[in-house]
Amino acid sequence: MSEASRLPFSQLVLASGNAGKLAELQAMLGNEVEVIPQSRFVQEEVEETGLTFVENAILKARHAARASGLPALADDSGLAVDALGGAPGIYSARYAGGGGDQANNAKLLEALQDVSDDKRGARFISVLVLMLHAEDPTPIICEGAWHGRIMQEPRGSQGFGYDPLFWVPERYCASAELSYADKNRISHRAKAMADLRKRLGLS
Ligand SMILES: O=c1nc[nH]c2c1ncn2[C@H]1C[C@H](O)[C@@H](COP(=O)(O)OP(=O)(O)OP(=O)(O)O)O1
Ligand SMILES: [Mg+2]
Repeated sequence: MSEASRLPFSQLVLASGNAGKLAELQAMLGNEVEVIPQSRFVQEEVEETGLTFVENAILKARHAARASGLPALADDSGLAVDALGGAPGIYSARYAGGGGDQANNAKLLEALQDVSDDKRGARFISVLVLMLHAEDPTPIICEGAWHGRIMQEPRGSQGFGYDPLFWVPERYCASAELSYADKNRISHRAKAMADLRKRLGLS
């Protein structure tokens, strides 16, 4: 019996408008299920009004499930920096007020300009939420964290978001210097996905 046939669905909508995330999630799930980006059903993104990653991931998954009539998987993620009391956290995508990844990275470097290397600890968080339909009262919620450090300047060109500033101690390089496959083995998102696969009986 193939692994895919153990899932209670054969198609899954990815509730994200972030191309980097979509590619990573597709790579992690593509063998098990047909993965469809939510843009095929809806252009508007839901407002992320939650105060936690969990709440925002549920809002996103519900929105995509409602628009598509299919099960939906959402990721709400972000960077929590020790020296900033966990900021930008759930506000990571909006840190520089909607100016995108480059503006966010520039603002982060500025916020940490007087902070020494030993105090630049940070972690990426990913919360994955799977909802079988928009009214699903028992969403599956999985979380992964990835510990590292914020560098003094950007390095690398892979990945997205804060990857150029995130030092990966287990590889001795920036996250944006990792191969795509390697990031997908060790990242916060990979850890959350490993948990989800277990919960779904996939591994
Ligand atoms: O692996 C990662 N490598 C680098 N940066 C990352 C990563 N994972 C999350 N991040 C950053 C990007 C963004 O600043 C925020 C996520 O915000 P978040 O709202 O979850 O995603 P998003 O708005 O980009 O797309 P969407 O909400 O449609 O899924 O954290
Ligand atoms: Mg977002």
